[in-house]
This record gives sequence, structure tokens and C-alpha cells, in this order.
Amino acid sequence: MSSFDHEKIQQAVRMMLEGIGEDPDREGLLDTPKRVAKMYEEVFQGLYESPEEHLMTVFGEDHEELVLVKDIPFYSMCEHHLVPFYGHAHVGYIPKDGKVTGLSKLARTVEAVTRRPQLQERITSSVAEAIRETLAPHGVMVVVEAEHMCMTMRGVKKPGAVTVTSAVRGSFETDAAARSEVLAFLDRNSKPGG
Ligand SMILES: Nc1nc2c(ncn2[C@@H]2O[C@H](COP(=O)(O)OP(=O)(O)OP(=O)(O)O)[C@@H](O)[C@H]2O)c(=O)[nH]1
Ligand SMILES: [Zn+2]
Repeated sequence: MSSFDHEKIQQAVRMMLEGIGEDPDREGLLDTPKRVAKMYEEVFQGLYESPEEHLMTVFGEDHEELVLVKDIPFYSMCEHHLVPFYGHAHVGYIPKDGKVTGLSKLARTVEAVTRRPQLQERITSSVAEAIRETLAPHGVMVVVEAEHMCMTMRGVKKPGAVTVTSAVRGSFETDAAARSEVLAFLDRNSKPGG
């Protein structure tokens, strides 16, 4: 797997600043290439992780009904414009043969997939596929809701427009009641203790 090239990012940022008619040597911009490289290393960290690696932690727990971690916040970068899109992912699956993973691992899978240049559709199906391949559950259902800054601060300029994508695998494909159960939980705003 390739690694992160700080030097290259710094050169590119300097050129972009020149390209927009700025002076990269003025005081306020002197450290900007370095800062952007550091930020990119953080926001694109997922390129150096495999989403599946997090799901390897399994407990032989005999639970073959819904497990849903909802409202997982995420930030990603639109691969067309390299501006953020962000929102929440909801990840549900029905374990099989004792393959129950750690709850945090579902959120870590979302992180590994979102911290890359991305499309919302690919995030949604990649999370579903990683769970399907690693845990071989009865079914998996992933719903992602996001606002895209390329649609709010520029272009069509529609702040507040929310894009919803879903991916279902296994039993959820044929079991409408199972899909409805997940959607009913997503509809409820109740918070633990709230
Ligand atoms: N399907 C999909 N499209 C996305 C996503 N993020 C951004 N886009 C869209 O990618 C498209 C790129 O369209 P282009 O016509 O190539 O680029 P553009 O001229 O900047 O388009 P506008 O945003 O319409 O101004 C736009 O319609 C964006 O809204 C995403 O996650 N999924
Ligand atoms: Zn975009």
C-alpha cells in the first residue's frame, strides 16, 4: 500500500495558492502547505486502513437478532471537489454463528471508509460489504444521511438538502419487516437517559 507524501502535498498547496493569485510567502500563508499536509494525512487516514481489519474482533455470542449502532457521526471528502460532506451512518446487522463483533468496531469501519476521497454511495456499500465479508451475518443494513458542501457553499447552493443512501445485504434484501424494524429505530429520536 502506498504511503502519505507530505512533501508532494506541500508543493501542491503552494502551487494552488500561486494559482489563485495569492503570495505563498506572505506571513499568514507560510505554514499553510505544512498545515494542509498534516490535515490531509488525518482526514485521508482511511486510505491506509482496511475496513475489514476492525471487524476481526468477534465474540462467540449466541445472538441472532438485530444489532444496530445508529447516529455514528462521520466526516468525509467528496472525491469530485475535495470539499467535506458529513452526516451520520447507521449500521445494523443480524449476526450468525456467534460472529458478534465489538460495537465500536462498527464505528471504526465507518471511519476507515469515510476518511478517504469518497462518494456517499460507495461509503454505504463498502461498509455493508466489509460486514458481509468479515462476519457472514444473516443480513446487514447500512443507512447514510449526509450534507454535501459541494452542494451548499458552491454550485447549486442548496444548504439543508440531505442525501440518504442505503445498502442491504442478505436477509434484509427479502425481509421487508426486518428493514422496517431498522427504519423504525432510525425514526426514534430518543437518547439513552434522555
Ligand atoms: N452520486 C454522487 N454524486 C456526488 C457525490 N458528491 C458530489 N456529487 C456530485 O458530483 C457531481 C459532479 O458533477 P460535474 O458536472 O462533473 O461537476 P460540477 O460542474 O462541479 O457540478 P455541480 O456541482 O452541479 O456544479 C455533482 O452533481 C455533485 O453533486 C456523491 O457522494 N455521490
Ligand atoms: Zn462534491
